[in-house]
Amino acid sequence: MRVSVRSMILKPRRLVSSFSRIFSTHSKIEMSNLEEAKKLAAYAAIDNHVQSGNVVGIGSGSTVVYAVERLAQRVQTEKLKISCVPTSFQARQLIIKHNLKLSDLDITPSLNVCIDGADEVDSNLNLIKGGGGCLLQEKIVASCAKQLIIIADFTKNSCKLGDQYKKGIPIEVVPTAYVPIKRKLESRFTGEIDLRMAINKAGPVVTDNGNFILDWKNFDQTLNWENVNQQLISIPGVLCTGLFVNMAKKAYYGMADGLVKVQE
Ligand SMILES: O=C[C@H](O)[C@H](O)[C@H](O)COP(=O)(O)O
Repeated sequence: MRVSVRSMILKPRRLVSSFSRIFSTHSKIEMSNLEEAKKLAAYAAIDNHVQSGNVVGIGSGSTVVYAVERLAQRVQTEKLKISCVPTSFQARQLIIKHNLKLSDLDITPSLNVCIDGADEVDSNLNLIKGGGGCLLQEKIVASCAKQLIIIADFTKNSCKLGDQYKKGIPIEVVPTAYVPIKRKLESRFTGEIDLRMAINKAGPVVTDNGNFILDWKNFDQTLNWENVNQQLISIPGVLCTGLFVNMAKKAYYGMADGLVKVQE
């Protein structure tokens, strides 16, 4: 288990100057604090961890949008040669939209780095992921990368999992097994287990892989997440959990004051 946490604050010079240019010429454009924070983190991580020749895993979610935007800028301006492996339908669409080279794990099974968001990060760099339903492919792609680098706004930086993120730990399950899995989880752990329901569609959320998601809410925050993850994935029908334990190398947080904090 990771015992030391080192934080540092980066002042991304290139970013500060490009932001001040944006705001001086478009002073009426207001980017929300959170969106600005996501962008800062994403740009800094791409600048620090991607170089020409790399195979890059592209995570999912709203923060990754900025990472792909920055990658596309660097491909244009620096003529970077990179291949991108998506972790979801959304990531694949982003790669295509920005004319980046699309790859997959058949073609490039070994990645230099995977850049991804998170719903919450604790002081040991354990993560909750899957708030957007993309956990399984994210975990597979991250496991093939030398480094998993997390990008997030400042609200994701917690001491313990569950401090701030209240939507629960996602668990991707085979649809036919969701009732027995829910019952097993309720008998073994405290908290509630909810089948994630879709919005604008009757019935449950169906993942990119055709599965259901159970969200485990109000869990005991003092649990050993490595053990819990092992227990969960040993239940037949559980395909993946949104607990990413001992996987992330660093987390970049865009802060409200325009700086970037790095946790490692
Ligand atoms: O299922 C979604 C993924 O795990 C995302 O990476 C995670 O939910 C964070 O997304 P966002 O960057 O939108 O906060």
